[in-house]
Amino acid sequence: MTTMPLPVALPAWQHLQALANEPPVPLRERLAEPERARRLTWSAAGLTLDASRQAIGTEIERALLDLAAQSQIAEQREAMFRGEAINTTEGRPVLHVALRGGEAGGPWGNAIHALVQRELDRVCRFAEELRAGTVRGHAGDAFTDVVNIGIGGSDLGPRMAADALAHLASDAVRVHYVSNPDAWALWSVLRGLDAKRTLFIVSSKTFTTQETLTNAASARHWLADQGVPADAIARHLVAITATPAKSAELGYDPERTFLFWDWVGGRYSLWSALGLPLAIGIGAAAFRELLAGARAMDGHFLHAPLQENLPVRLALHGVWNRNFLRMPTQLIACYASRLVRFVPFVQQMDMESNGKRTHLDGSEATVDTGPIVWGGLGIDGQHAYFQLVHQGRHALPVDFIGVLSEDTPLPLAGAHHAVVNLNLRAQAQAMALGRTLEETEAQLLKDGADAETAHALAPHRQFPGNIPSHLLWLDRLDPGRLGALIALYEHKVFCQAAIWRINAFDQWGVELGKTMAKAMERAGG
Ligand SMILES: O=P(O)(O)OC[C@H]1O[C@](O)(CO)[C@@H](O)[C@@H]1O
Repeated sequence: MTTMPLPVALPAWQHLQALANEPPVPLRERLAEPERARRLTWSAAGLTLDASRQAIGTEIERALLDLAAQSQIAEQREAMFRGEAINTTEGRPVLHVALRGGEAGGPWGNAIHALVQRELDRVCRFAEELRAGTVRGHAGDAFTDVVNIGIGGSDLGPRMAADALAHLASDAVRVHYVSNPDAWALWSVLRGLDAKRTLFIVSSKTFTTQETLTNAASARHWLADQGVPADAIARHLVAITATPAKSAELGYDPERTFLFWDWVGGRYSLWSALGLPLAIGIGAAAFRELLAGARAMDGHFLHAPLQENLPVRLALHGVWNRNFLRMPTQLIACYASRLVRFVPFVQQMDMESNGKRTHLDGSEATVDTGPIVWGGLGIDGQHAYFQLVHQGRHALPVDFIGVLSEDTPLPLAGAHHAVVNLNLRAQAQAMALGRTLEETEAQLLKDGADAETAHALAPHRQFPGNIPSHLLWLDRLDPGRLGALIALYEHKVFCQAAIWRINAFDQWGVELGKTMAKAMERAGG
């Protein structure tokens, strides 16, 4: 498949280019099409995607599906699930999908299944023992605090999921996350903790990451400083890594070392032992539900026809917006406050995967690749950067993510929920429809402005509209739906890389800065 033609050579790409050169149909017109919402809404694994506000009609849709077929998305997907070395620059398979639990018999084979199950069972057992207070510190105290030290993919996934599932968090054990090597980041967590009752998890695929090793060394000094005897420090440490020889060299007990493998990319590693801090926080059963939700999305991705395949549709609409409507960013607006860290997580997953400028065959990219992913909580965004979205001069698409049910035990939770989801719907509609100059002037007159004022103000208060969006609804914000949501974005990123003919699974772009920092350190700073 590395010999496949580049995207611009595909007939569907050229067809899409021709369609993009035609005068655009306003979203107002499109939204007036009968049955449009029904035709462009699909559900899977507790998630519903409403794509009716995308700037697509049936011809564009057909051409996008042709592009999916001509790009051999299905074949590339199967190659990934079979464990072929699709990460060609590192000569590795990409098998985070094998980590989602389930029965033997997956396309990656039973040997991998057995390896994964063994480690998953170890992780779950350890998490439960720690929660039950049977894993103890050197002086026999149950642990009350766990500090995960890791950065990038060794931090963002479990931290994001811990927030999203905060309603399940243990009262007995608090889990903290420290990524930044600035001293304050670690100190601001440690200053409230009792060393006798604190366990550090050092999460690093490579165990060479300077930031993580700096924090880990500092944590060990803190333990010693707080009176933990030198020969007992290892009882307060856990390592999670794909390079156990390195962690062992640094004194981490192999019994307290949890493994993942080089065929799991850091930003795709939440499903592996790297999920231990999350499993401690929410419990092993909920962690397994998260895996099951991702597995349900994998099944959908593998078997649903491309036309109604959620990851494929998200990817195709993204390609239309990025490559043909020339929109360089992707805004994600989450309307459930527990999804507060979802955007930073997707930002790494998408931008570190698809922020590439070289095709698989080594030639320079001939098409725009991964977008700039940004955003945050939608309601807060409305009072901050949505001004630019509505009236600024950047054309950009939006993914609105909402939750259909509310289970917060607050007397007025239902009223909160209504406000939140009403705003989500109103924003999507306002962005799609906009408001013309004439409508604005008429509205101002209706509101009592005199003719001169209405005429003067209307240009400032009109909205161009035609901002394409997805509405993505989770039935509930529970571990299963969260797992499905994450897997959906993972597979979307995969499909886009498949179309752009780039490798989503290396990250050479982060190397040069690291090398230079090391060289500067050697040269004395
Ligand atoms: O888990 P590690 O090896 O410490 O790496 C942390 C992060 O650093 C990166 O390599 C980027 O520098 C990410 O890909 C990774 O998630």
